[in-house]
Amino acid sequence: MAAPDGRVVSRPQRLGQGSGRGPKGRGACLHPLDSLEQKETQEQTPGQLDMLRKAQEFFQTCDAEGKGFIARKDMQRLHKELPLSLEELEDVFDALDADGNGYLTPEEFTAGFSHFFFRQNNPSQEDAGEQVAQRHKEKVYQSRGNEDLGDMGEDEEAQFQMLMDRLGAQKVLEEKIAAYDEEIQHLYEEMEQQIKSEKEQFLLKDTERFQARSQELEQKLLCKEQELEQLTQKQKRLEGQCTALHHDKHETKAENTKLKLTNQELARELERTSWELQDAQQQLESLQQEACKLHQEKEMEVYRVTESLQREKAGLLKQLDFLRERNKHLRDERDICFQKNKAAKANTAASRASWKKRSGSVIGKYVDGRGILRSQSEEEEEVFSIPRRSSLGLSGYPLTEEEPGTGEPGPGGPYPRPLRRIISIEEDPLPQLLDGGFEQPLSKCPEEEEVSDQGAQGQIQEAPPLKLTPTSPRGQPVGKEAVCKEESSPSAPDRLFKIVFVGNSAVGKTSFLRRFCEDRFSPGMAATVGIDYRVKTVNVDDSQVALQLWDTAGQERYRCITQQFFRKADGVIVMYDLTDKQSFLSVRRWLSSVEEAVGDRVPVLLLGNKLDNEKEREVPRGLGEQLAKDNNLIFYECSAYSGHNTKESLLHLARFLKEQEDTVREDTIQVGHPAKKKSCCG
Ligand SMILES: Nc1nc2c(ncn2[C@@H]2O[C@H](COP(=O)(O)OP(=O)(O)OP(=O)(O)O)[C@@H](O)[C@H]2O)c(=O)[nH]1
Ligand SMILES: [Ca+2]
Ligand SMILES: [Mg+2]
Repeated sequence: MAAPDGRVVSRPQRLGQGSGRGPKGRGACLHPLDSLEQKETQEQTPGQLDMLRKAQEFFQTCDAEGKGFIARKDMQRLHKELPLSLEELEDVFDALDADGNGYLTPEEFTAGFSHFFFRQNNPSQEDAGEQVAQRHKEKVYQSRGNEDLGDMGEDEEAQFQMLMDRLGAQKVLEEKIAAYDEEIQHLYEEMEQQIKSEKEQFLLKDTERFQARSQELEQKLLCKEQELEQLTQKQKRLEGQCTALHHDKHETKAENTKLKLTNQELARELERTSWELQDAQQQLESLQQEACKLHQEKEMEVYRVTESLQREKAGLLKQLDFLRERNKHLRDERDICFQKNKAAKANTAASRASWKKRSGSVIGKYVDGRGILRSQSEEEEEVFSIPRRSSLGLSGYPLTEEEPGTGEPGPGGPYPRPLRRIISIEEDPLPQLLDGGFEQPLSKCPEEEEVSDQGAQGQIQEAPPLKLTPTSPRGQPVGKEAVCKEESSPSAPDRLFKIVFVGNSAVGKTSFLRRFCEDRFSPGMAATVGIDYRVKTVNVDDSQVALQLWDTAGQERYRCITQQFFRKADGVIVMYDLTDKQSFLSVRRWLSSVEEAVGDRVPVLLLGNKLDNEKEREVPRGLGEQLAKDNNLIFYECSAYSGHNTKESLLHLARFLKEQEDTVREDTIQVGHPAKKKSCCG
């Protein structure tokens, strides 16, 4: 390769370029170089080496195509460059082609050169190519003079140079070298240019990259700055909020303190109020208990009063019986007197006149001019013109009782009219008894002794028939029916309920009560006049309940009296006769008059009586049930005649009343929970 200074060092690669193309191939090409090196290391002198190198360079000049060998043609091409004719060149070629195969290998070339060169130095060492060299010498060197040849031994290089010059190769070589140099220069320049441009490009790229990077960084910086700005604003805002919150906190703290104080105050107040409330509750409780006690006391008083009344009634009945007895006695006396007078009348007219003067007896005013006793019934007829016979109950003693069916006045004598009065459910019937102490044992009252003996048995204490049976041949006086003794019940009743009995006339109210109280049925009862009552103690769930049963008159004219009794009633019984459609139709009217008086606060028991008389039934059971359901009533079908459902129905009502009262009591104890009316038919 040519160094920048223009010196040709070596071109070994050129030797290999023609591998495979020459007759000996690659091995033939490399061999000269190897041998050259071997020679260099073995015996070659520097001058010889230099010459070899130059020979090689010359070889390469000839082998322009780099085939690794020189053909005859290649040699002929040198004709233009070398000052040799074609023939001369042919001769040189032939001389060098030692094996005569038409190709000059580098070895042959170099060897030929060496031979030529060294033969000149040592003429004794002539070989087979001597002729060729000789010819060549003659033709080439003869023209240059013999003096030049003598110098070769002294300076090999100079000799070679001379040879080359003679051959004209020097010029070619120089030209080649110059061309190489130029080429190299050119390459250098190109390279430099390239390096420069690359450098520039690199710089440009670098600058661009740098610029892009810096722009990017600037962008980022801007972003960061904006972010920072935002953050700063945010911080400012937060600081502001913080300040506000701080301020708020202070305010809240102050408020909190105030609220705490208020809270404490309120707590104290609450405590005080709760204490007051507790006090009030205690007071209320005690008041309620007191009220309850008062209520019970009142009830018991009412019961006692009723009881006393009953006793009085019993006493009066006894008096009545006594009076009847006396009356009978008087009648007997009168009869005797009459008989006597009759006998005397037959004897003397004067004695007849004397009888007329004795007629003004105690019961005289009840005897009419014809000597017939005027019955109370007759008086009633005058007042009310009732078709049915009447009994008075407590509303008065009947002045007479008709014999059933006869319609004639009974033998019972006239009774004192002052006994006749109507007792209100509200009035105090016997204040004198209360004043005088009704606690007085009944045994002290001779007429009541037997009454007090009556004992009650079982759940419902039945009143056995009075020992002091009425003397009236017309059966029991109505007043007596009301005597239903509960005095000697095992324990005093816990509570008392007033029950008012209503319904059309003749539905069987009185009969029902009689069945209930006495377990008896008397056909052909007299219609009730005004009002009557009975007291019966029944056992309801282990407590004694006294029932004050008010028997009202169903007849239209007593309605106004009946109405007054509803107000104090705890319960009402509405009765219809299931064999009488009209009595059922009147039930609604009875219900509305009850509601008119007391609203819906009292429970009502609806009774369909005369169930025993199924043949004549006019009111189907379903109708009664429906009516009861519609009006929230307790409903029973019963029979005073057979006693069916008499006790059951009244016990149902009594239990209901008791439970209702219990609920009311419980509710009143629990403040703020008003009592509700219970459903009856549940
Ligand atoms: N078959 C039958 N007859 C009865 C029954 N209950 C009452 N009676 C008869 O019906 C009639 C009227 O009976 P009372 O008990 O006087 O009727 P009341 O409802 O009291 O009538 P007033 O007092 O006028 O309102 C009497 O003749 C009784 O014998 C019963 O259950 N069955
Ligand atoms: Ca050859
Ligand atoms: Mg009656």
